[in-house]
Amino acid sequence: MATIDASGKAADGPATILAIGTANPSNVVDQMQYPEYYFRITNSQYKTDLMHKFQRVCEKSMIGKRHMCLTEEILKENPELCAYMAPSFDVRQKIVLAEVPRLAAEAADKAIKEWGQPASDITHLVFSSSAGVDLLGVDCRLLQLLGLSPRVRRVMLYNIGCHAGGTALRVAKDLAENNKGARVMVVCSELNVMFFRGPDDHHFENLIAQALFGDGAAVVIVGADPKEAERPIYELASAAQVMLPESEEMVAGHLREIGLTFHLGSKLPAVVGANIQRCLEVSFAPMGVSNWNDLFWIVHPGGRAIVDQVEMSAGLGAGKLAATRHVLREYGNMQSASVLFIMDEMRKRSAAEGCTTTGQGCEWGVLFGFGPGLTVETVVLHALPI
Ligand SMILES: CC(C)(COP(=O)(O)OP(=O)(O)OC[C@H]1O[C@@H](n2cnc3c(N)ncnc32)[C@H](O)[C@@H]1OP(=O)(O)O)[C@@H](O)C(=O)NCCC(=O)NCCSC(=O)/C=C/c1ccc(O)cc1
Repeated sequence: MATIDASGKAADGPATILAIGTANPSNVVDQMQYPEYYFRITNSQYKTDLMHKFQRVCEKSMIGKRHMCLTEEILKENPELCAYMAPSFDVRQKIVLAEVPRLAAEAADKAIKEWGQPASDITHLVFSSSAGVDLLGVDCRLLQLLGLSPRVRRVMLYNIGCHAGGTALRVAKDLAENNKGARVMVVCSELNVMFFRGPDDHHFENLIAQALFGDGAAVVIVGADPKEAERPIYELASAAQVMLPESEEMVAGHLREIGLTFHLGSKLPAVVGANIQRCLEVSFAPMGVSNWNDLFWIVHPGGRAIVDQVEMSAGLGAGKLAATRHVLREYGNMQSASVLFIMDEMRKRSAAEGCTTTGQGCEWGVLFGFGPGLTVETVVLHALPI
């Protein structure tokens, strides 16, 4: 294991992203065929009006496909997952405790390979998942799967919600910058297993969740003062969090013996849009940036309407949110992992398009996470030359 400077010194430079890896379950559902499948597997075909409404939402979601570890076979074997409100915590828990770390390990292997350094140089682990609360937790299980030292310093972020990709980067930045030599593995591994459930006429918000979420894991390695062999992709320039005061309980989740249930306010996209300018002004004043089209953009794709509102409120030109929309279309909303998938897509597009920086030619970029409350994480990224 790499040694953190024993003098307790801070790093000289800012935290950087040194590698990115992603993984998804192999089971894929087509969004246009999903309503028929979902109502069939949950024995709800007779609810034809509700199915048509669900079809309208799926069509408007701008999602093409989603990956889900819950296969038809698993759902048939566990009918309590397909009911609307059946006690089902134990079966959900059994699945996530195996799958959350397994998917994380797949993404971590890719990140370590890209990083090119010995895995034993990882000093810290920041692990985010809305699922997998247990002792020992999925963080310990991941260390075992990767063969990492039990001395790796762990920070577990359980059940934070969709903004947790930004939260994990914020924590990793602090760890990397305040512990000279630290190499922090950031893991976001998310499944829809805790809240998959059948439809109900009176709880349409549940159906919105059933239409949007997909499974995925993303891992980034964060460290300051890169060594010669390391290839930094972005610098983490600043990281801020705000809980919007007028939006308490706009998004809420409750974990019970029936699994996780959601409350989603229908004004959520509008509230996000109304607060974007202020978050940008606060975060970019130190850089002297005030034209939001000069930035590259990574926006948590909570749903198509949220992405539309951000684009409109910030007055963004065509294509600024192309990487965000691409990830929404290919994977749906993968909670905390989404923004890391978009970061990966952004650097790949930048290279493929022959751009001068990892931010599609821009110097500065913004990463927005949105989640329960409404909480907003704003991470300022500094792109690096390609
Ligand atoms: C793609 C949507 C769902 C639909 O597109 P649209 O352009 O708005 O279409 P419509 O306006 O025609 O709406 C379609 C139907 O859905 C209905 N609807 C539309 N939002 C609603 C609504 N929130 N209620 C209840 N009816 C509605 C709407 O009334 C309408 O009904 P109908 O006229 O009968 O077709 C779009 O509204 C959208 O992207 N909405 C934002 C979705 C959203 O809230 N995302 C947040 C994700 S949740 C989240 O972040 C999770 C956090 C979390 C929390 C805790 C944890 O532990 C972990 C995670």
